[in-house]
Amino acid sequence: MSEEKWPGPKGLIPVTDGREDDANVHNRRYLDHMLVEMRVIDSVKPDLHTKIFGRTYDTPLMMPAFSHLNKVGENGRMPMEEYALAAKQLHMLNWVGMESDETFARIMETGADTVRIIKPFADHNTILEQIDFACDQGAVAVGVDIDHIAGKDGGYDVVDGMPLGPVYFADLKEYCQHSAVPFVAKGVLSVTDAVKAKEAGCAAIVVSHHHGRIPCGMPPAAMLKDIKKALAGSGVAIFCDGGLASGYDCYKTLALGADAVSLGRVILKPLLQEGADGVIRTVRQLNNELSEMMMYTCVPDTSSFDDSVLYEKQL
Ligand SMILES: Cc1cc2nc3c(=O)[nH]c(=O)nc-3n(C[C@H](O)[C@H](O)[C@H](O)COP(=O)(O)O)c2cc1C
Repeated sequence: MSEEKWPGPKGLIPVTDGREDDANVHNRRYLDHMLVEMRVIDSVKPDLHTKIFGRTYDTPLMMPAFSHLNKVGENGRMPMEEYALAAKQLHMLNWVGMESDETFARIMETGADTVRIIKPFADHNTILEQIDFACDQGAVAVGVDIDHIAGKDGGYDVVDGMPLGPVYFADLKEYCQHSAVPFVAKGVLSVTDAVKAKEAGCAAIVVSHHHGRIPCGMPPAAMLKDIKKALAGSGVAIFCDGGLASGYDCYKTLALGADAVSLGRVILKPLLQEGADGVIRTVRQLNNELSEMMMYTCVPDTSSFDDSVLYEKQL
């Protein structure tokens, strides 16, 4: 696999090594093996507007929860502010990952509707404080990336000197009750966790393995059908990410059951090279590809996806 798709300096930005235990490899393979039948009679140019957390956005594509992109560009802005500006201009939902309250406040100043994802810190007070800060700043939703627990040494991970820890069901329940805005469990890759997140009171889950944190992980999109069935009628929104590199990948993930999808490394290179302009160009391209595929399959709007158009090619 070419590094072109997963750009960035090794160490800072995860780069797939192409080994069989790298979940990114299986993810790519799964998406590539999903083929689509054609339904063009009665098809029209689709409407991409999508309701997320009760607000209507121009697309079901969302910005990623990125972190650690702190290098300020010549214009004085950090990459996380740049893609927030792109989100605002494209009228799409913005997400951010681990960052200080100060950085989060700067991102909110862009005016982009933003979801804050907080690390599963061992110190739960930090989580509660960051939830409160996000709510005060006007975040649309908050959440925890529950899949970032294990480190490579077999213990709890430590990020920027901050120890991470377990997220028990009772913790998740507390965060949901504590938050003044909808709470999201990011990093669900099983029906078991999806049901626990629902029972804890989460308003949404992100079906994801966080760019392949878990070795040998199932492709997130492959888990969607079962998770959707398990959460049917609950009102819990199901989002998904994982190696979406084109609007066609986004289409397949939406057809498989995601209510909206998160972009990730597909915007990293244009973001780091060109800032907001590069992100805007990339997202427009992805929206066009999504729209094209919806036209080929007679899907008039984002609430009308149908997985019966998909066929899994023999692996
Ligand atoms: C540089 C970088 C930083 C990230 N930081 C976070 C983070 O702080 N919190 C989080 O939940 N996910 C974080 N992620 C994971 C993304 O939100 C997303 O789940 C992941 O990249 C999967 O999408 P992709 O395969 O399309 O890249 C980060 C990803 C990258 C590439």
